[in-house]
Amino acid sequence: MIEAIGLTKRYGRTVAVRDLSFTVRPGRVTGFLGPNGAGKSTTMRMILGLDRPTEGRVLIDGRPYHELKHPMRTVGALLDAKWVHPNRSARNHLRWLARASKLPKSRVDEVLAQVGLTAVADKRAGGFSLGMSQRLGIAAALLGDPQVLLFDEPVNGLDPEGIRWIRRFMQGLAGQGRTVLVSSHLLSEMAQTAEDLIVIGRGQLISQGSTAAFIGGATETTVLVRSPQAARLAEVVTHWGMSARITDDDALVISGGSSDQIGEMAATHGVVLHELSPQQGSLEEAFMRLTGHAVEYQADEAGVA
Ligand SMILES: Nc1ncnc2c1ncn2[C@@H]1O[C@H](COP(=O)(O)OP(=O)(O)OP(=O)(O)O)[C@@H](O)[C@H]1O
Repeated sequence: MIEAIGLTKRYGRTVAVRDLSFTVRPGRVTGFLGPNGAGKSTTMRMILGLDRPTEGRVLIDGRPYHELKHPMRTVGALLDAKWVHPNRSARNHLRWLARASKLPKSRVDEVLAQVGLTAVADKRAGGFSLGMSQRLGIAAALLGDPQVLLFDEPVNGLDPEGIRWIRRFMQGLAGQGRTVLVSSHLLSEMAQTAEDLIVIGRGQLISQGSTAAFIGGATETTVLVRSPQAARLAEVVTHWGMSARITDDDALVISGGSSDQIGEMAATHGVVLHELSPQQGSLEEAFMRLTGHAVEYQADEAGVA
């Protein structure tokens, strides 16, 4: 579990993170979202003790990072996949990390197998593709078999296959009961990967909770209907207080009612339906709506920092 309590970080006059409080629960992937410059990396660095909060604190399993007895066994992180000596092999890179943290050498081959790098373990890490470098970074994060894992933009620049692999891998780690916090600005990817979201804007919390609630709360759920009697159905649902927009000859988008209600009204009025499907808003829509507001709100406060 990760708990941030009133976390604030100032760099001179810039407030990178402002009074941020959130909880990251075990057993699920939590997405950490925010526009560029929102303070995601700064927050992750504070969780890992790489940056000191100006105010507030952040705890991993109840303790600040610098008070952890076995940091590598408690928390693992992928911050920068290219952070590796280019001439060192993947295996030697991990051995070096294991030695520095007094972890058993046997973990090296275990984590190499876990991320699927066994076959290239003795190749120069400098020659690795981005996808392989990400896997090596993840292997390094897993060396101490920690319960808490942080990934900063792990899928940036990866091809669809690499993205899918990372998504499944993170979900697998969460399925083992670990706490997984992952930042990304690939929203459709996050919508598929993360069960929970923490959304920040200009260093402040905008939303925290389940991905479904975030999308549901910030976007409108509509129902797409196709019918050869679209105009007639539009009249019926409008009469009952819903709103209908005809988008095509035979298609309409209805808001203010559920698909059950619309289907029953169609049956009552003898309207033939060819399609009746609820349309959920996207994470993109929800994110733009909520972070757009945050940017405006913050602009009013410019200078307070
Ligand atoms: N070492 C630093 N010195 C001064 N300002 C900094 C420093 N690190 C970050 N900042 C500022 O703090 C704010 C938050 O930056 P941060 O990198 O944490 O955001 P981010 O959400 O990770 O952004 P991105 O998605 O672009 O990586 C930005 O305005 C940035 O310029």
